[in-house]
Amino acid sequence: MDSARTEPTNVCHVVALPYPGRGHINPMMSLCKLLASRQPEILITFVVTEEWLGFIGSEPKPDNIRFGMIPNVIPSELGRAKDFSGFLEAVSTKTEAPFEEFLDHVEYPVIAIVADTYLVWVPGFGNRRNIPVASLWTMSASVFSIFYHFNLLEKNGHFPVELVERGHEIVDYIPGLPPTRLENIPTIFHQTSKQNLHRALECVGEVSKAHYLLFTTVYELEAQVIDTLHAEFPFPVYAIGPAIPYSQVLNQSASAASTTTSLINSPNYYLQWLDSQPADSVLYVSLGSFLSVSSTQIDEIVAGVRNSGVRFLFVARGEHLTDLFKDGCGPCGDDQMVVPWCDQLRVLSHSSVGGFWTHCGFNSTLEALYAGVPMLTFPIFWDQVPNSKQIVEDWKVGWRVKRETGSDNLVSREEISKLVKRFMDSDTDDKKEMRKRAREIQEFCQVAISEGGSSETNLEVFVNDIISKSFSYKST
Ligand SMILES: O=c1ccn([C@@H]2O[C@H](COP(=O)(O)OP(=O)(O)O[C@H]3O[C@H](CO)[C@@H](O)[C@H](O)[C@H]3O)[C@@H](O)[C@H]2O)c(=O)[nH]1
Repeated sequence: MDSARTEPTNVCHVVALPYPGRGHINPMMSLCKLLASRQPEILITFVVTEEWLGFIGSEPKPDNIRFGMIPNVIPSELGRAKDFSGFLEAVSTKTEAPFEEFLDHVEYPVIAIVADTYLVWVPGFGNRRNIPVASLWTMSASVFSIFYHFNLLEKNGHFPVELVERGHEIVDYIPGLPPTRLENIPTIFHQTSKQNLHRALECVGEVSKAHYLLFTTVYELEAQVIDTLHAEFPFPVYAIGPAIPYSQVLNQSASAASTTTSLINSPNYYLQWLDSQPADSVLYVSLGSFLSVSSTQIDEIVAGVRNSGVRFLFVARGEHLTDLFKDGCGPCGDDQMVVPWCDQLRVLSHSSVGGFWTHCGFNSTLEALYAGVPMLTFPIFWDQVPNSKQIVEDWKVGWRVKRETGSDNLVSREEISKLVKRFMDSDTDDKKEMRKRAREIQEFCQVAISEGGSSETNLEVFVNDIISKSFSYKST
């Protein structure tokens, strides 16, 4: 534990336990930073595996957040996509014992555990140890509601179901959820193996043993769903999002990184490259941080984007993608940039970026909404398909790359090239309308995090609640 820090005297010690994956660790850390900045007497111990500590241990964080570590009891992050079920199973069954051991040795009593909902054992553990648990759901509230109301799918004859024949049937009975086609519910409902589905349902079921349910979404994005969940749970349900690192972006100007070093040697060279591009002209392409699409489809995407003639910033991760960009990372001519990884929120917030090709991970979705950037959606699995539906049909800030949701059909380079060109043409009425909607949503995301806004208020109430309960607990 990196405890050589100035620690608050009147310690309200919160332990944060993220699910070990980038799309879960990032929003948990964003939430912790918000909590830590709100109350200096809060001390947060952010517990990760040794491997994850190696990945994130040097990232900047406030003094009242410190890392705690458990051994590498789960398969390595590098290659976890090869056996997703095995990974989920190991996280569910192997992390409790080392965490308990860790907790037995922390120096301050713990007033609350904030844990990812996918850590199935935590609510029961909290009850046994008499520690309140806040369950953090890092996907959309709508996806939570679909899992939570799984019995309604069964009752309406929509589970199990043959998608090819019935994918276009409408699901209009999940409380608060706008009507959605069956093919747009999370992909694990359609998979032949039901192991992951059972695990996910178990995780959502365990939430009833928690004391709070926190969403990384913004209330105004999914108000009806959140209202109905609010009415169904006996404890507080708070949307505190977007749980993304917006304060870091607000606090640093994009090109402040380096103005004197040569472009490629600067850590944020791609931001400087963006500075030299016309407003709204660049398509940012990221195919996701975890699961990838087939090599053949990647070939088509890269060729299609290149042939479109549109300026782009491409995140090339994974062997196949890296091979396709033979010249390696860096600028390719004046109007193309390839990077191995980037500060995504800062990229999306840059005025030169006018579109985002996304796999629809929920953090990426929130980041694009916050930055007001229209999206081309290319979902791969789990919640990404319903996220794409929300982006395109409910919020109207994006277009689908595949016309057939969830189909395995290859999208050709010709189709992609045409689509990308049309999508990045800011003169069309469609694009103007989408930009307008994107700006409206951007505005209400910003209102939500401003003083008196929904997320800001929810955070305040949540923090005060856990602190006041800890005092009443200490005094009894
Ligand atoms: O070059 C990059 C690429 C990504 N990111 C960040 O990595 C995170 C990726 O998160 P997300 O967009 O949610 O994608 P995944 O990592 O694929 O997220 C997993 O977790 C999400 C939240 O539970 C789910 O919505 C997804 O389906 C699941 O795959 C985001 O914060 C990005 O800003 C970067 O900072 N730089």
